[in-house]
Amino acid sequence: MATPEPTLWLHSPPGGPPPIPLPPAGRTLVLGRGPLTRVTDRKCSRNQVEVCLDPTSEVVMVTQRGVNPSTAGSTRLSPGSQAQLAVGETLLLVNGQHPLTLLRTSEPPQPSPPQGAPSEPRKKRPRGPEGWQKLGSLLVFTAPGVRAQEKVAAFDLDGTLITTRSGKVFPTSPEDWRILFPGIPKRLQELEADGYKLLIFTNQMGIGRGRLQPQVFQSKMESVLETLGAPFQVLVATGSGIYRKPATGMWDHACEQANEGVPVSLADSFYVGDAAGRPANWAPGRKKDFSCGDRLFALNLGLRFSTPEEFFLNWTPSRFTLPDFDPRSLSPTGPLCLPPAGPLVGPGPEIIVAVGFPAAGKSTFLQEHLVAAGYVYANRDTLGSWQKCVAVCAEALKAGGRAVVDNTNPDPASRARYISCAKEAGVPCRCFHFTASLDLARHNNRFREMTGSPHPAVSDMVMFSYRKQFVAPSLAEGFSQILEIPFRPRFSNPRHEALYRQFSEG
Ligand SMILES: Nc1ncnc2c1ncn2[C@@H]1O[C@H](COP(=O)(O)OP(=O)(O)OP(=O)(O)O)[C@@H](O)[C@H]1O
Repeated sequence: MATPEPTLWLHSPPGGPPPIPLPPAGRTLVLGRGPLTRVTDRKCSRNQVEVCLDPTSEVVMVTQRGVNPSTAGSTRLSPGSQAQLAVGETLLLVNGQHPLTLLRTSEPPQPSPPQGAPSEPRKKRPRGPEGWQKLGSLLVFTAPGVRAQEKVAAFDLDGTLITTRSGKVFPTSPEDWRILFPGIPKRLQELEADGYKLLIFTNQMGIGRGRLQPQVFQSKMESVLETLGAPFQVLVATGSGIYRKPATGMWDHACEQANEGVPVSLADSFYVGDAAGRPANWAPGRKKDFSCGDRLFALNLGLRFSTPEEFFLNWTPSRFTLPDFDPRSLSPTGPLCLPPAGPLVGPGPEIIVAVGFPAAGKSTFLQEHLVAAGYVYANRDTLGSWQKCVAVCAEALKAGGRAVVDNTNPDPASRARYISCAKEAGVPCRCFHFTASLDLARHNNRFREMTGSPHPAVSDMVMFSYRKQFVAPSLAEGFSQILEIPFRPRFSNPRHEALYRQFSEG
């Protein structure tokens, strides 16, 4: 017998309605208060959200129609707004409640027993496996005895629960650790007894870079947990994508995939970490925090945050500073270029040379404004060399067209090749200078990586080398005009905007 085609289902935790199948692509499913969802909450409209599988992109879009907020995955919606819902993600129908998780199966997922059913005990969504699980660049450890809870007590590991025995910044061996403060195990055990789920979120880039054997880290982690004497679930980001704090992928996984379908209350949960942006001498003789990553992780999530000293020793909150670059404050409004009169598209044949950091937004802008207007596109990453870029430009001019060169072109030497090419053809050469700062470009680079772009991530070394080589373009080089292009954030997808507006670097 042929296996039935996999179908998408919205699956609710135990006590909820039977699984709800999504209609075929292009057809809209209306969800809200009513028998289908068994939601009786008056805050939930009868037409709270519309869910539709896009026939071309195969993406499930959720549109909020009700007044009170729905949440698709990690995106909080507002009336009329939309977000994607990926397989494995949860739609919270209203006010963070009434979860429905999108699953793809060929059989309907097992329906949950009705609430209060007398014959069967209340079953939760199957518990995840105990022990270690590897999910791409995420490692998850679930200790025996970990239970799903609505409130979460979450901790960073190094510098928060443990420190080095040697007193060095980095451990000198797998045994080089001790519990940071003597009272920590007792406090954790009390939290567990008080109904908190205990979580650790730790960045361990060394694993992804091959400097730390996963097995060595795992066995150290298990020894630490044994000493702490409380059941923890541990999430480990071994690489640099969406899971690396301050990005919130580990939290999303813990709440949406690893809590047996029980929704987590942000308001009743908290996070403790030592990367808190405290300046030198925040307490007598204390060094400046190496980063602000833990505080930003909590800030991105809207979680209460404390440092280990504040939480375990009751010290008064210390001073701190957030990074200068704040993705929440980038303005989407303003002129496309400076001077505003441009023009972006020239009146006749020409070459336009881009200048700007990697990930400054050059390709996005040039594709939208110039390539769409008929400019031939030359890019070293795709063509392989600057000589080929020059050849593509010369060819375009020969055919009476115009060309745009999308490279970083940091110095006069890299730009001169195109200026001479234009001169030889007797046409002007203009420069578009993308003025995004180093911090903004690094943020875009992280964003590009987190949104699964095929563009390879750019290393910090490449970013710094651009900064070192950079010489501001000038008319004296032979340009007929230099336009500045300020970065204006724009999004077609609210989910991307929510991700973009989060701090991505500690
Ligand atoms: N106006 C914008 N608003 C929001 N995000 C943007 C905008 N422009 C670019 N981005 C995002 O920033 C990232 C980098 O953009 P893009 O690839 O266009 O930069 P680039 O300067 O061409 O990079 P490279 O030189 O490395 O090729 C991408 O993820 C892109 O989606």
